[in-house]
Amino acid sequence: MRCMTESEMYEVDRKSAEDYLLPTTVLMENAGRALADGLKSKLSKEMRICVVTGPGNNGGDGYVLARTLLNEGYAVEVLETVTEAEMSTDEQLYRQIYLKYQGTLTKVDDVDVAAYLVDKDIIVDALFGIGLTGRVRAPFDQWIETINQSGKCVISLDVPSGVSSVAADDLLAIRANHTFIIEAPKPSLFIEATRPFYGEVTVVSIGLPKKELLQSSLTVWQQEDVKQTLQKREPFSHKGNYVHLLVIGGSAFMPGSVKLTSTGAYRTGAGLVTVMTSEEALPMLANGLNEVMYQPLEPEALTDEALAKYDVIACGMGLSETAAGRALLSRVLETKKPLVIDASGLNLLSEDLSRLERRQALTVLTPHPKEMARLSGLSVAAIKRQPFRVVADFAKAHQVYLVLKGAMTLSASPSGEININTTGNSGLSKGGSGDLLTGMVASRVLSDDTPLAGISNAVFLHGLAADLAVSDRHSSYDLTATEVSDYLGRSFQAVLRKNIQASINIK
Ligand SMILES: NC(=O)C1=CN([C@@H]2O[C@H](COP(=O)(O)OP(=O)(O)OC[C@H]3O[C@@H](n4cnc5c(N)ncnc54)[C@H](O)[C@@H]3O)[C@@H](O)[C@H]2O)[C@H](O)CC1
Ligand SMILES: [K+]
Repeated sequence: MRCMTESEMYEVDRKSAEDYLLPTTVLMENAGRALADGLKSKLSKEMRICVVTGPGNNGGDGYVLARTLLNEGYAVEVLETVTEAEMSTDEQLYRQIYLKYQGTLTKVDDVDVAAYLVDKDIIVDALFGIGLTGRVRAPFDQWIETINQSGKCVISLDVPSGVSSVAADDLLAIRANHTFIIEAPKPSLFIEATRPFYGEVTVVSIGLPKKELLQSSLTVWQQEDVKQTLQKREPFSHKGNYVHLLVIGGSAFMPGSVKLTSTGAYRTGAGLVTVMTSEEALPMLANGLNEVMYQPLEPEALTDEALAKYDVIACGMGLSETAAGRALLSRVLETKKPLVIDASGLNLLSEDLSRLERRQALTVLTPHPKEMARLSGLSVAAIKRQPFRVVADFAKAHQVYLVLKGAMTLSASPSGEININTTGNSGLSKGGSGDLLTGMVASRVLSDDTPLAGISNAVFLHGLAADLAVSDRHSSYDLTATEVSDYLGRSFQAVLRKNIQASINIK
């Protein structure tokens, strides 16, 4: 499923009208009716429904929805916040049609809005859609506050009014119980500050041309995408058909990190895993990691000749941030091998990013927001405010694949394409889960349809393993990364055998 920015959505609208000859009023009729159909699952004929309309086409959707429900015998009325003259042209038309159907209209200026809402069961928010710019201005802000304080069930159309295109730290928006989204979710659904306003979500189609929707560079990566892009394992294959991964990292005090990375790699389909680690870490590792081969940690051993047998290097987990670690990372960056860098490797890399420009092979960086802050020079708050832009800009500027880890992990390609992940839970917010993911990413990045698909598959399966663990015998409190790795088998089974996601699974 695609995610679309507000401007991309307006572009599809424009093309639908100009190239496909679809009148905008038809789209609004489709939108209002699709939204009404979706909403009906929440309604009964006994409920009193109030649709609050604003000045734009979101309000127009509200009039179509109100008329559709009225015509089917629901107890619905409209509360309007602007005069007819202040409404968009299409909204005016549907307001008139609503009146022809003998719909009831109340103007905000004629009532005490809080008192008016007291006997309503459902409030439908059609105040603002994707056309809002900046913070909601007076007098609309007071009605948003009144609706939020009403304690009623609030359903938003397209987006909760107030979240669109707004800097997250200055937010006044409808807190919806449920949002019915038109055609494609917008980025605000996946941003920490705006996600809570949406409540539950359902995406409805209004008949926009699919071909145009597919032009968006943002994709919500789902089960069917994993199924379609995952490399097939052939019956006559042998370990040489799958990647040989070299894991470089682990120090005396952090031996477990490379253990998790290696396990993640094997459990995600790697053919062979070799670990290059410090001698002090070796005894702790060899115990219990039967499938892995070992090499001493020596930068001089990293010649192109010696590395020829490896397909991918994963570097940085548990690596000491000392002169030795620094020398090692520099050498690894100079190799011509595809490379996944995580943890301490990212901190050392931040000291001189120009080394990325000199790389001659694919590079994947897997930072969490704090590591991303070091890499980009931005604050964590600035990254969280506009994660899509930060990720796309960095991936393009440095020509890397970038995985910004979080509740909604974003994976970007060097061309700025972004896949959004929606699996996973707070049980992953613990030491070790990143190490596990790095091995998984390294194991898939060269194997699936495209590097971005491989990376996104690893992120999806990692989160799904955590979700399955929590729905089985764990909770997000007790779950450890080792247990997440134990659930990777179930995660693959679920993806390959069952249809686990009919729509989108958004926390
Ligand atoms: N393809 C689609 O997705 C379709 C969506 N539809 C619906 O149309 C809205 C977008 O409509 P638009 O008229 O462009 O914008 P809004 O309804 O959000 O209203 C804009 C309106 O608000 C005023 N305004 C802007 N910023 C502020 C502010 N900070 N404070 C107060 N007022 C503000 C501005 O002047 C405008 O008058 C979309 O979300 C869908 O619901 C179509 O129905 C079908 C196609
Ligand atoms: K709305």
